[in-house]
Amino acid sequence: MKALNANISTMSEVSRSATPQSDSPAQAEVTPEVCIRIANFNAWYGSFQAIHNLSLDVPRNQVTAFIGPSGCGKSTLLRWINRMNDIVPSANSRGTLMIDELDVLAQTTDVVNLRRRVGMVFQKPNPFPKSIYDNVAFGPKLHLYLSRAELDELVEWSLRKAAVWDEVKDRLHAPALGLSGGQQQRLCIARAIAVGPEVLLMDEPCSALDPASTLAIEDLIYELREQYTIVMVTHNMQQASRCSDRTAFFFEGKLVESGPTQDVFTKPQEKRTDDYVRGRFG
Ligand SMILES: Nc1ncnc2c1ncn2[C@@H]1O[C@H](COP(=O)(O)OP(=O)(O)OP(=O)(O)O)[C@@H](O)[C@H]1O
Repeated sequence: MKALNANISTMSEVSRSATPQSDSPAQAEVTPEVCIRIANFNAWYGSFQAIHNLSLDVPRNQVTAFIGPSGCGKSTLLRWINRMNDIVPSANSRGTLMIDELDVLAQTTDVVNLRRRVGMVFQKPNPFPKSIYDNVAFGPKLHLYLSRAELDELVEWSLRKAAVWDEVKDRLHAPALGLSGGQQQRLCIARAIAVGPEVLLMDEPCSALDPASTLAIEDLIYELREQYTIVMVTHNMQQASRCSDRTAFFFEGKLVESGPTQDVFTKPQEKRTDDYVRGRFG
């Protein structure tokens, strides 16, 4: 537990010095440290090419939003970052996809270890049919050798981090499926961070939630970026502008442009981006 938290705080300190804190000219020149490097990346389902020669650097400890019309390849790219597409028999890819020094696509990459480093939160909250406590303890029990007291501490730490502790602390052994949708999604975030990932992938994490729960998750996403690199797929332009630092706009399997969210929304370089963020299509 201590080692886990020590790693997390070290990562956070490294990133704070690397991440621009304002738009002032002096600080705007600081180049954020790259966490995920994607270069000349192509992906297929059978003979259908879903992603074409895509290159993108995802900075550490920032929220990067993937936006674009339905079918443009956002989820496909997201799911290659932790090799979720391995379970799709027709899925194939070629190119470079690195998380720090780890070659994600290499045959020799240990996928279990990769998924520990790269957690995922899905569109619909998907807690296990177990207790709240057991949902969060599940991953640590598999990956970490902790005493009962350490496990209790980690479960509490994760639930606090995911901003759901106060709501569940008196019913930790109640079924997770008895929670509201918004609470379930925060529980899923707690479950994802309990194993100490560096990266969190979120595939439309608020699309099944009511407006109040959506705002709670957006606040949480914005806070979590201090410790995690977050990549989020969203169809909600307001959400992208509210809680992402950078935005990448995809169209028909290609990256049209990416940059600071404010720039992509207020002074996009490409007409297609402008049309999309203004709701003219998609
Ligand atoms: N398992 C699959 N088998 C075959 N084709 C697929 C599969 N998953 C996705 N595709 C196709 O790949 C393309 C990209 O899909 P993807 O889900 O990545 O798009 P998306 O931008 O995330 O869309 P949405 O916003 O609707 O979720 C689409 O044409 C889709 O039909």
